[in-house]
Amino acid sequence: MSADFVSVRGLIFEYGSSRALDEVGFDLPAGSVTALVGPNGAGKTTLLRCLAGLERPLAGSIRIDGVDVLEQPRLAHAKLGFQQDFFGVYDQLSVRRNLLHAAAIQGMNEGDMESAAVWAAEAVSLSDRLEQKAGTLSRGLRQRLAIARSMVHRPRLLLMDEPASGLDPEARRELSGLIRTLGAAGMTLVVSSHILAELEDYSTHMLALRDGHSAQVAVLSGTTAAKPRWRLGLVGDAREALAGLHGMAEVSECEIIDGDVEFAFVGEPLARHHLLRHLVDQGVLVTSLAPTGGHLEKLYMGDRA
Ligand SMILES: Nc1ncnc2c1ncn2[C@@H]1O[C@H](COP(=O)(O)OP(=O)(O)OP(=O)(O)O)[C@@H](O)[C@H]1O
Repeated sequence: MSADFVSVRGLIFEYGSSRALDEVGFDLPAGSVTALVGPNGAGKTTLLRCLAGLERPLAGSIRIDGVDVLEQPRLAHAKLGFQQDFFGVYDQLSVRRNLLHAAAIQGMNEGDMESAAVWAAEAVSLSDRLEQKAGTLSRGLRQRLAIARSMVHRPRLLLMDEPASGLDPEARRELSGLIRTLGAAGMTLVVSSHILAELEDYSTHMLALRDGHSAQVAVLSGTTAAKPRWRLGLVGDAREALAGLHGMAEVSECEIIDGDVEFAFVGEPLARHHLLRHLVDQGVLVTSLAPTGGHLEKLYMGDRA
C-alpha cells in the first residue's frame, strides 16, 4: 500500500449557516477499504459528496491520486465512482442498457462502452442478467447494478453511501463479499454506514465522523478485514482461561475485560466447540461464549469515550 491515495485537509462545508463539516482532515492509503462511520447527521454523506466533487466546500483541499478535486473535478471524476442508493438505475432498461448509459455518462468512446458494460456486469456477478429489465431484479441485485454503474469506467476509488440499507441479511452478505473482492482486486473503497457489524467484515481502516469533526483514521489491519472477536463469560479467575487459550492456533489478541476474556478467533463452529471443550477440561468455569461487536466497534466506542 502506498500512502495518501486520498488526502483531505481542513475541509469546511456549510448548509446556509449550519456547519456540516468542520476542519475535516485525513489520509487514506491506496488499496484500503475504509469504513466511514458516525451517527445520523454526522456528515458522512456530505463528506462523500465533497470527495466525489459534487459539492464545493467553503474551505479545504481534497486530493485523490494526486489530483486536486476542487481544481480539476473532471480529472477527479475519471478516477472515482460514487454509488448512492439506486441513483441512475432505470427500471425500464435492461442491465446492459443501464450499464451502457452509465458508460456514456462517463464520456467513454462508443467502441469501448460494450466491453465496459460486460466487464462491470461480470465484476458484480450480473453477467447472466444482462438482458433482464432492472425493475424486475431483486433489491440486492439492483444494488449490485447500481454499484456496477458507478464503476463502469474502472475507477481507482469507489465511494459508497450506505450500500447495505434496505438489503436483507443474505443480500448484505453478498454485498460484503463483493466489497471484499473489489478491495482484493486493488480498488480503494470508502463505505459509509452506521451499522458497524456489516463494515467489520471487509474494512481495513475506519474513519469516524462526529458532528462534522473527523477522528484520526484507525488501521484495523494491514490488508485484510479485522478478525472477529469473541467474549468468554467466566466464573472465577480469568487468568486460568487466558492460560487455557494460550497457544491455541485460531486464538489471538486475548485480554481480560471486567473479569471476562475477549479474544480474536478465526474458526468454524466445530473449532469453537473444541475450544470450549478444551477450557472445560482444564477446569475453567465457562458460562458463555458470544461474538462481540468486534474490533471496529471497540475502536469506535473507544473513540467516543
Ligand atoms: N441539503 C441540506 N440542507 C441543509 N442541511 C443539510 C442538508 N443535507 C444535510 N444537512 C445537514 O448536514 C448535517 C450532515 O448531514 P449528512 O447527511 O451529511 O449526515 P450523515 O452522517 O450522512 O447522516 P445519515 O447517517 O443520517 O445519512 C446534518 O445536520 C444535516 O441535517
